[in-house]
Amino acid sequence: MDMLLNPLNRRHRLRHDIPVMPGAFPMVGHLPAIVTDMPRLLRRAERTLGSHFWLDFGPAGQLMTCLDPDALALLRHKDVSSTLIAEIAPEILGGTLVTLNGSAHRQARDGIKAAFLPRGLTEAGIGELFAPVIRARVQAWRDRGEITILRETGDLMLKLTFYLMGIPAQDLPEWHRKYRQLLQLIVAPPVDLPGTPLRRGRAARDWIDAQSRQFIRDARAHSARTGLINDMVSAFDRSEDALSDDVLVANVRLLLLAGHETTASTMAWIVIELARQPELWDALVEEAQRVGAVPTRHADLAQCPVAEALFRETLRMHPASSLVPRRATQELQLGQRRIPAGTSLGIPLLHFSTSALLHEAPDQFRLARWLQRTGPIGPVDMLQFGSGPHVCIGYHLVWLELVQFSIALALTMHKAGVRPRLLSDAEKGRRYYPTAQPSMKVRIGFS
Ligand code: HEM
Repeated sequence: MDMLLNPLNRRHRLRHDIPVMPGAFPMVGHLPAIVTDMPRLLRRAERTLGSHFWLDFGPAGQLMTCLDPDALALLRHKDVSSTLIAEIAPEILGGTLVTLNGSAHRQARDGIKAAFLPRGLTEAGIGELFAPVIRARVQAWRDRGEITILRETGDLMLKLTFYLMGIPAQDLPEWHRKYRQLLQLIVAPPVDLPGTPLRRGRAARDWIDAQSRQFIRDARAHSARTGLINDMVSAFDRSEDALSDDVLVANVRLLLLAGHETTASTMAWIVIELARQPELWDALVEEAQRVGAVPTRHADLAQCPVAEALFRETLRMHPASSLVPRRATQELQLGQRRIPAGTSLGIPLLHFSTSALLHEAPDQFRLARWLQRTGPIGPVDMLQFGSGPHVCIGYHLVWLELVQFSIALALTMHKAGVRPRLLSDAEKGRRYYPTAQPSMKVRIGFS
């Protein structure tokens, strides 16, 4: 099938001397092709226009997209800001860490980052908290024998994220409902009337924020208790500059959003890859049997190199964050091009994740590239988590939960004498934006 581009828009145009990709539709621009076929769209643009071009993101406007690996350095550039993210999703991400810059960003990030480092996660007992939840879910899959994978991993990740926040089990159904309504804010038309997605989404956001405010109050009142929110609150209260609780509340909301679909998608791809590559499954089972139990602390992860390689290679082949938006605050030089101040930029992590300029045999799924490496993990190896001041706070958490998940899956299914099998086409219906994910319809059997 050809790409979803507008056949009536074929004119080649330049904007600031940089070519504009033809094929945009009125209102939605290139979004139909960006969402359903981003890798092919980027390749076509590179072939026909070169390494720098404009893509039209509909309501978010035109983003100058650059496929030269130099573009990765923009994530660390002092004259590049992330305020564009707040303009694209003001209702849901406005005021959160990911939209702040400079010292305001540093202060807000310093307040929560320690809780997400290996030590913070270990002290808060996150691995011990997650292991039984993951094991129970995987056992339920074994009993059912067949599942729709992304629906299941989405549900499991939401549960783990709520547990991480310390939400009591009896409140989970209500949080689930409010969270789904909150997500509607991403696509809600700007119609503020009773019953509209915008009105419902805002009400859900206010409900979630009010609950978070209560958690923060509780954490202060029982400061001897441990847990991630407690740790965040105490680090926040210790910081030198007084920050308002609004910053903390907005960032609790960001944590819910940032960790859910990204990790659920990666988890689903892990199962799909294990199902379609029997030798991967065999290697994982061998490791799981050797370690014998689901690891719970970061220090234990070194004993699971296959599961770690699986997490890294799956994310390299299927990066969940396909493109990060930025804005040039000053005029910039990017390769041979001058980029005027104020330009909106799109940094396509998805392209760099499988670029031949950065990886050997980029289209091949190879655990060996991780298992045989001798050097430490560098920025290019984890570019799927971004880079620079906004690099993902959840990196160590994702690493822990995906290794826990892989080992739990291998132990449970192997004990029952079954393995994962792909029951439908995993390539059909993939989405690439705003989060990249397999189709909701992909089914996995255990037999
Ligand atoms: C496979 C899973 C994940 C992927 C691929 C991923 C990817 C990313 C990327 C690319 C960024 C940088 C965004 C930018 O520069 O504009 C980011 C930022 C962030 N991520 Fe993740 N993420 C994942 C999971 C998580 C989890 C589990 C959490 C926490 C529960 C989390 C929390 C955050 C936060 C708070 C930021 C903003 C950091 C800042 O602006 O300083 N992420 N993530």
